[in-house]
Amino acid sequence: RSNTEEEEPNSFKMFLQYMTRLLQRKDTHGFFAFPVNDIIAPGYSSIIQKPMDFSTINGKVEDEEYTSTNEYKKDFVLMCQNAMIYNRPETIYYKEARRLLHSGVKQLTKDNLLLMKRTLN
Ligand SMILES: COc1ccc(OC)c(-c2cc(C(C)=O)n3cccnc23)c1
Repeated sequence: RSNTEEEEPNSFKMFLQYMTRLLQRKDTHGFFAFPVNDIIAPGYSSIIQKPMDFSTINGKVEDEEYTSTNEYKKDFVLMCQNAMIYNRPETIYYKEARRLLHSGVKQLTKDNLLLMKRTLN
């Protein structure tokens, strides 16, 4: 690592925090901000094996559980895909998930990541 862990957060962590802020801004209704529960979504926990949401992603960034952008990207895609599995296509949740997925994956493409990394360093 270039800087010691104690003094400053490492640049990869800062990069992921920045990416998450950009992605989370797209979730204008906040439908992906916190875990979905069985009260608002009946039967959710028996249909979705691996739930994911932005608060969980932020927690994993904080605890440095992501060692690559690919691992991070997988959780983002999982979060969107869960919503497209549980919710019917005509629902706002499905539509928001599809929109979030398409714009988020574009943002997480290799060249954009490289660009982002360069501008952050
Ligand atoms: C209507 O207000 C809210 C508030 C928070 C939500 O999830 C954190 C949701 C929500 C988010 C979802 C998802 C993401 O599938 N969902 C599915 C069915 C019913 N509600 C939801 C809705």
